[in-house]
Amino acid sequence: MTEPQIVFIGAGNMARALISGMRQQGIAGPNIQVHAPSNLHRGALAEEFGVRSCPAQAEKLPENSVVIYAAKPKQMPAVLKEWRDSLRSASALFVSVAAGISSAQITTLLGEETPVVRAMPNTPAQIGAGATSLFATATVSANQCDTVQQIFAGVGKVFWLHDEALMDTATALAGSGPAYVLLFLEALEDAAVLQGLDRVTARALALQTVLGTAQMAAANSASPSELRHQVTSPGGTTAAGLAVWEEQLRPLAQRALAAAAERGRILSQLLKTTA
Ligand SMILES: NC(=O)C1=CN([C@@H]2O[C@H](COP(=O)(O)OP(=O)(O)OC[C@H]3O[C@@H](n4cnc5c(N)ncnc54)[C@H](O)[C@@H]3O)[C@@H](O)[C@H]2O)C=CC1
Ligand SMILES: O=C(O)[C@@H]1CCC=N1
Repeated sequence: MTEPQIVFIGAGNMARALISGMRQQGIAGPNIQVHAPSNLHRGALAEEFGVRSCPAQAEKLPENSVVIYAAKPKQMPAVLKEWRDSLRSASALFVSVAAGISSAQITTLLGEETPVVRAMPNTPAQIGAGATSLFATATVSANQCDTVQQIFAGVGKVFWLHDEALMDTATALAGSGPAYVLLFLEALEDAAVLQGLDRVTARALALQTVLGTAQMAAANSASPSELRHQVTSPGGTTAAGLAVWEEQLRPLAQRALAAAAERGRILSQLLKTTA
C-alpha cells in the first residue's frame, strides 16, 4: 500500500501526541503535514518531528490523503467549510478526533459521500501506549478501515466500536482517562507527603506502583479483582485502606464518566446551534 499523506488540521496537544507516536512508528516526517493558524505550535512540531508546517488554510490534497481533524469541536463548522472542497476533490478519508461531534454532523458539513471515521485517541499515544476507539461510517471502505487501523495501531491499542453512541463513553473512559490517572497519582503523592515522605520519593513510589500494577494486570489473565485479592491480607493494611476507597470510589467513577460523557453530548448539541 502506498504511504498515505497524513494531514493534521490543528497542532495542539492531541496532534502533537499522535505525531510523536507516528514518527516513532516510522512514518516519515514529509508524509505528515500540519495546518494551524499560529506558527508557534506547528513550527515547533516541524522542528521537532520534521513534519511539514502549513498555514491553516485548505490546500489541494494528494489522492490517498488521510485528514485528521484535531482542532476544537466548536471550530469544526468554520474550519470544514474551508476544507470541504479539497476533501471532496481528493476523495480524502476524514478522521475526526473531536470529542462529542457525531459522524452525522460531520457529513452534514462535508457531504454524505465523504468517508468519515471518528477516532478517540489519548495522549499516551505519544509514546506508542495510546488507547484509541474508532467508529467508521458506512461509506468507509475496508481498505480505508485498514489504513486507519494501521495508523492508530502504530501509536497504541485500537478498539473498533459498532455503536456510535458509545464513543461518548469511550471518550469519558479513555480519551479523558489519562487525566484521571494523573490526578490519582497527584493525590497519592500528596497524601504520602502529608505523612512525612519526601516529595521525590513519594512521586517515584506512586508512579512505579501505578505503572507496575498496570503492567502486571496487562500481563496477567486474572481479573483486576482477583489480583487485588492477592494484595489484601485479611485484617491487614490493604484491607484498611481499601475500606476507605470502597466508600467512595465506585460511585465517584460512575459520576465522573457520566459527567464526561454528558459533556460530549453537550459539545455536540452546542455545535448544532452554531452550524
Ligand atoms: N487533549 C486530549 O487529550 C484529547 C483531545 N481530543 C480532541 O482533540 C482535539 C484537539 O484537542 P487539543 O489538542 O487538546 O486542543 P489544543 O487547544 O491543544 O489544540 C487545538 C489546535 O487547533 C488549532 N486551530 C485553531 N483554529 C484552527 C483552524 N482554523 N485550522 C486549523 N487548526 C486550528 C490550534 O492552533 C491548536 O493547535 C479536540 O477536538 C479534542 O476533543 C481527543 C482525544 C484526547
Ligand atoms: O477534554 C476534552 O474535551 C478532550 C477530549 C478527551 C480528552 N480531552
